[in-house]
Amino acid sequence: MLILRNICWLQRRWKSGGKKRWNVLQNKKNNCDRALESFDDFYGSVYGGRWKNMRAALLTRHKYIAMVNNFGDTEQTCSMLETDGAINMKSLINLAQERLQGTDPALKGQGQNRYEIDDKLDALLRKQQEREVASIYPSAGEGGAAVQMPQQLKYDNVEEKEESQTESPDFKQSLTKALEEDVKLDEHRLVDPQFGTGGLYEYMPAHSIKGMEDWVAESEHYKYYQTSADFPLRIEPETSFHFPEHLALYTYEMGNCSDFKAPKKCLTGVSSHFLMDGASTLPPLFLQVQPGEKVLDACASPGGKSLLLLQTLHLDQLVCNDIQESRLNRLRRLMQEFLFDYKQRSAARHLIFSQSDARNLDEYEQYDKILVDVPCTTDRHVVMEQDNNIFKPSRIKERLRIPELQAGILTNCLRLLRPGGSLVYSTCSLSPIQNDGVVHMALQKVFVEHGITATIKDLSRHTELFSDIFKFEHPKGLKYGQMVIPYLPANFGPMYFSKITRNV
Ligand SMILES: C[S@@+](CC[C@H](N)C(=O)[O-])C[C@H]1O[C@@H](n2cnc3c(N)ncnc32)[C@H](O)[C@@H]1O
Repeated sequence: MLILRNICWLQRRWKSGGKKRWNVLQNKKNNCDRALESFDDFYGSVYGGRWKNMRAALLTRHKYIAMVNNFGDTEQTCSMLETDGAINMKSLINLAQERLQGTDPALKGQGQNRYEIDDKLDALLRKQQEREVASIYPSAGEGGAAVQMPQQLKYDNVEEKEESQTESPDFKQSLTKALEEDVKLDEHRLVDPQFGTGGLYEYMPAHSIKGMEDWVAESEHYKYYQTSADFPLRIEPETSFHFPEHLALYTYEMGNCSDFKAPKKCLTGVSSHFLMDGASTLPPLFLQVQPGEKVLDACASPGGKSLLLLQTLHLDQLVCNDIQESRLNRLRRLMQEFLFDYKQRSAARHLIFSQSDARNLDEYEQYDKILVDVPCTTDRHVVMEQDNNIFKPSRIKERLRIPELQAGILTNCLRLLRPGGSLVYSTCSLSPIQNDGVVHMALQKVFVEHGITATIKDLSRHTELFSDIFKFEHPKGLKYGQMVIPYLPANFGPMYFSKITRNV
């Protein structure tokens, strides 16, 4: 605990520099302190003993994945990333698929065991290392055994690589500790009945707490959202999941915190790859966009998820919407940086930019798929960055109204879907209110006000495929979605996502 506390302390001092030290000396609270205090109160009560590991991960630099730009020098970029030891996510998913087939009672005997899969992963990594040695020292030939390998290439397996990370001893200790404690907690997991079975899934709008915001404690505040619910609800397993054929996402294996090289300029003038939090790839991936579909990204800026949708090469039309002009301009710049046919695409209306409040969009029943990546408390940002921090005292009302804004956006997006169409709702918050709570509120509202019913798609069987890459929250703690939780050995997220299909 002491080590973890020291890490948090050092990380935050390092981030916020001299100003923070002065604040600390004066014993003054800054926005990050406020955010942490609020999370300690609220998430401590939701996640119990597991919160301290999530907290440590939130306060530590997060992990990226690299998305290869299909409009650049794709093959060179892939080999550059592989040479550096990164693994194509698709290979990891194929391995997981083989493993799951081996353990699924229905398919027992047809698959392979965990050790065989681990051997395959080792072989995959070794092959990539050999390829790099061969590219640096061509005379060494396949294997290059007699050559002195560069430091970065020495590792033959994950444990050795972890040992040699450049992170501080404190970081390594806390990483090991996180792994050990997580195993213990997984074994003795207690699902809080309040969150596990219903309780906080029932809310009322924030105007009912008007005037009380300043004195109601964070965890107390949310009790005021509770109300009764009555709407037809169907939850059914998602039948299939296909990783898009043309999409190349690269990651380092769990426990490996290596950095990716910065993007390069390709021959076509665009950037070679885009770095993003790996968990952000899941909402657009689970949208499962099909060729010819019309898609809306309702809260699109700065644009990482929109870019991923375009990299699948599946879309007929993508509408990128955001309420803020400056952020929409940022998204335009991103698209110009990555799409060599940006101008033609926009002129042909395959890519459309729209600046609206997503609650007011009125192209009802027009979209096959919608990504609803709403504004939220951005939990990782608010504990690390003072600027643009929603925990600034003057923004308290705005913060407490976030669930209402999210529910308004999601409700309207359900109306924008054609019957039979699907959306993925997502946040980068650990708050059950902003996650399952908002899904519940929106399903109720859209039924009561517009007679629309929907089906929740249970993605848990498919998120299993990603469990070598991400740490997922136990599905029992969630009712309508899945969530990647911050975890030191795989420090992605948080990212909650729920897939909803509008009933015909
Ligand atoms: C979490 S960010 C979206 C991140 C983006 N999907 C990505 O992957 O880069 C939320 C965005 O929603 C926008 N936003 C906030 N309120 C909105 C509203 N009422 N309608 C549409 N966009 C909104 C914000 O300007 C912000 O850019």
